[in-house]
Amino acid sequence: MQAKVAVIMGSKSDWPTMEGAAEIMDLLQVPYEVEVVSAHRTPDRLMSFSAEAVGRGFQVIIAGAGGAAHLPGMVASKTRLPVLGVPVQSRALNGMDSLLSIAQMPKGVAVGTLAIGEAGAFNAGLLACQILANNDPALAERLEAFRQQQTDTVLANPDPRAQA
Ligand SMILES: Nc1c(C(=O)O)ncn1[C@@H]1O[C@H](COP(=O)(O)O)[C@@H](O)[C@H]1O
Repeated sequence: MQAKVAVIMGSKSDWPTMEGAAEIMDLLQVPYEVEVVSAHRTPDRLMSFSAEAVGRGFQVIIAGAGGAAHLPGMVASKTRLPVLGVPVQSRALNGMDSLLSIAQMPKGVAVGTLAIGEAGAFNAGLLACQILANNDPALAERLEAFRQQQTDTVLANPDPRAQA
């Protein structure tokens, strides 16, 4: 099936964080591709990836990076596709560096910044599904079901001391 979402990241070492985006897209049956692309280490690849993204049929790009996290902003500078940025938790500064690098974009080039780490990656995947669901009624139904199940699970287990 044609991949609608590209999940890119600055390094292989980001995958344990970024696989959360894949997890929710697998659950909601949204096809995606995964690739390491780095503004710093593979700048030419970054440029060709960004320039070709629309032509490859992607509708959303999820970009995860840590530290001096220039990847999401640089991709956004070269494509009109929505870019969801995931700040990967860095060892030195716990991801505050990643967060600020991704969030503080100049006016006129947008990156939607998610939370630091695994929750951010999962929510980037979820948000990509929500964007695509606007034009995909079957996906919209699966999303509603996911949300309902999440709500039901919390309501069915109100005692914080009990095992889920
Ligand atoms: N922030 C970036 C970019 C970029 O923004 O282009 N490329 C790699 N990196 C980040 O460097 C960190 C350490 O990478 P290594 O573990 O490979 O040394 C990773 O979190 C990666 O996202």
